[in-house]
Amino acid sequence: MDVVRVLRLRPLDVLGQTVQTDTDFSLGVKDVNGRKRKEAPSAAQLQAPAAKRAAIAREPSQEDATWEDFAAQGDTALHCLGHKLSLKKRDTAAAIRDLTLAYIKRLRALGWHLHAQCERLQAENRTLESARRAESEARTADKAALLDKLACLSAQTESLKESLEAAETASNEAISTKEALQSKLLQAGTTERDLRSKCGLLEAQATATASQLQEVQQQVARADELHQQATKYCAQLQEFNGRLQSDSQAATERLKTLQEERAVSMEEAATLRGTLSAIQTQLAAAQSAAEASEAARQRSSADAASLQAELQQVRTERASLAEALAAASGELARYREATGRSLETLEAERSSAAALATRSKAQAEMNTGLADQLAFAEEARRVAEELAKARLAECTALKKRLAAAEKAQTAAERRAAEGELVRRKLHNTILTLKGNIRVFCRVRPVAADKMAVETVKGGQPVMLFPQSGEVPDTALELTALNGAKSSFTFDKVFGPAATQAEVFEEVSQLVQSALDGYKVCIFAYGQTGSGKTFTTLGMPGNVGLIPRAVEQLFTSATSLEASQGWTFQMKASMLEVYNEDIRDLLGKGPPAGKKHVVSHDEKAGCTTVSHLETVDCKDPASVAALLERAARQRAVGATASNERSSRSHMVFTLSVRGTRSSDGQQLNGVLNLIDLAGSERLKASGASGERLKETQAINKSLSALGDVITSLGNKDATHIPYRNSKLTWLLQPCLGGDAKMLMVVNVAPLAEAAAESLCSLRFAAKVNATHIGTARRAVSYAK
Ligand SMILES: Nc1ncnc2c1ncn2[C@@H]1O[C@H](COP(=O)(O)OP(=O)(O)OP(=O)(O)O)[C@@H](O)[C@H]1O
Repeated sequence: MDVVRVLRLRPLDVLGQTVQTDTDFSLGVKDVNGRKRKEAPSAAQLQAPAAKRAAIAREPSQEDATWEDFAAQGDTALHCLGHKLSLKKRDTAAAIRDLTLAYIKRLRALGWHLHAQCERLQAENRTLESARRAESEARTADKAALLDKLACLSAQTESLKESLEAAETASNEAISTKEALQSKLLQAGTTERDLRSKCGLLEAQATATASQLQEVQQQVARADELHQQATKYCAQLQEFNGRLQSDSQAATERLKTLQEERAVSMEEAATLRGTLSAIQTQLAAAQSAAEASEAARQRSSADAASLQAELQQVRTERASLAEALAAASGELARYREATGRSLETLEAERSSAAALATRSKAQAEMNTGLADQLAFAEEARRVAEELAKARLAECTALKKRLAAAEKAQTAAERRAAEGELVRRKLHNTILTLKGNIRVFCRVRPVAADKMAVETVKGGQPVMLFPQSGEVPDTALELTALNGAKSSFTFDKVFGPAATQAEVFEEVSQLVQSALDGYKVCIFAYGQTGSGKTFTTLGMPGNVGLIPRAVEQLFTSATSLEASQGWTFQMKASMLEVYNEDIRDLLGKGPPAGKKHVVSHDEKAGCTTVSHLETVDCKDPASVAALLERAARQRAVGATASNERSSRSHMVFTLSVRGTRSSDGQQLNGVLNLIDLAGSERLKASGASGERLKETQAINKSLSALGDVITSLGNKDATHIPYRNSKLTWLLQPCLGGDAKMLMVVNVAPLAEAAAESLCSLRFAAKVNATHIGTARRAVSYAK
């Protein structure tokens, strides 16, 4: 009776990423002897509607326990991941299955939980990022608008200030002009008043002078009258004097006559003495009258002279008065003229003052307007400043929010990274559970531009890629020429359209393990022309696994050197195993008559091939140069009838030695990438002679490889037949429990290649069914 242990992990669609391919858990069947064999998928599995299966793969059902249920029981992610199944020999299969299923449920719940967390974090991250971007854009726009507004307001304020200053200057000038004019006006008013008072005085003077003049004229008239009277009097006096003189002369003559007569009269004097005395008395009276007349004449003359002098004086006075009058009149005229001019100036100044007053008023109004505008501008500036302050505060708040968002983003990223770490651990745990051998299948296109697979009789495609309900891209169905169908499930199936990058993405984690101190072996298996060399080496512009792996290792090493103080040393060697002989693809090979000998130092954990060239590699370019060198060497070894790439196994080895200075930790990883020789069967190859020998050697080494892998999966095996071929002997340390292995089985979707493809797929399925123990890192510490 067979005791059947069924261990199938449903794909943990935990993070919606490519882990599904690694999470498939193949069916392991053990018979009573404990030997494991592959169980074919059940009919129900294959017939389950694809949609339903896909739905199962995507999300948990309601019956499934959630991680919160486990967490409520005190379970933690790390505890869950680090949990080891404690299976006891006496455990029944059902118990083991229940235990395993329970653990798988926990893992699945953890996976969903992490997936949900990751999605939430990513969504949060996206929201935060978009919010941050929107805020940053809004902030930038606001800032720009504010700056524009501020610049505009500043310009306005500046122009307003300038116009205000100009207006103020103009206003000040106007005010000073006005003040000057006002003072001039005041002066002019004072002058006018002075002039008016002077005019009044002059007019009064003129009036007084005129009245004086009139008086003088009257006096002159009187004096003229007096003069005329005096002249008349003088004339009368002169007439009287003349008469007196004629009287005197007549008197003298008379005297004479009288004297004569006196004589006569003396005679008669005597007689006449009496007469004489009378006459003398008369004469004395006449003489006193004459004297009185003379005195009167003299007085009249003196009067006339004084009148004359007075007249002269009056005349002089009148002349001086006339002069004074003329001067006063001239002055008056001048004053009048000046007053007239002043009045004109006054008028002009009055009108200019009025104009200035109007201008000043307008200016004042303008000033008021400008002041209003300035006040408005000031207010606007204040508002703008307040707005700017508010915006600044908003900016600061936004910055804070941005910083918080960035912090949250960093935290989210960190959590995502932690999640990724957990996912990787989970992934590694699953790999550990599954064992360290994985199998990928790659179907090449019919031609570079033809992705459709060929069909066999009845139009049935040679290969179909059913989307399994468990994990997509893991199933392959091959239809042989006779219509027989065979189904296979691998860790990953790449269709004809899969790119080199997509294939490498699945392999990259395994490659990374070499840097972590693991021994890694990647085989490309398949019949001639199935795409092994394309997968491992690729072609210029579309490189394969080796160049991509080297690039990744160097990039990661550089990052670890920079961040964690590691130093890495990488050495590469390339050889081919042809007809069970090793040939160095980089060096000259062993001396004549000698062969390359493989030896293993189990203590040191290293393998050496005698006379093999090992090259220090500093960068991916140096490895690319090595690959070119190897390709040239391989071409030299090829002949028209013997294509070496098909007939030999090519082994590329990159040893990675890492040292951490801080604690002296050393890691010794190895990455082997092997392009195996074509796997076609001897019978099908129809080879003979040398080709038959080659084919036999290839088949021997390939079957030895299969045997080693099968033995490794057999816990009860006491011997692993490494020595059965050069290839397995060479790769011994990299095969088995300590190492991580990947086999990429290459198949061509051609109808004529269906039989060979079936063989390759069966070989790969056998490898896939093998469970190899946990890989170990080669870690040591410097003494
Ligand atoms: N995935 C692919 N996409 C495009 N072309 C491919 C792919 N796989 C293989 N080819 C092409 O198919 C041809 C055969 O491929 P390749 O030489 O890699 O096969 P092989 O298995 O290495 O053969 P051999 O055993 O003779 O070395 C080549 O021209 C290669 O470019």
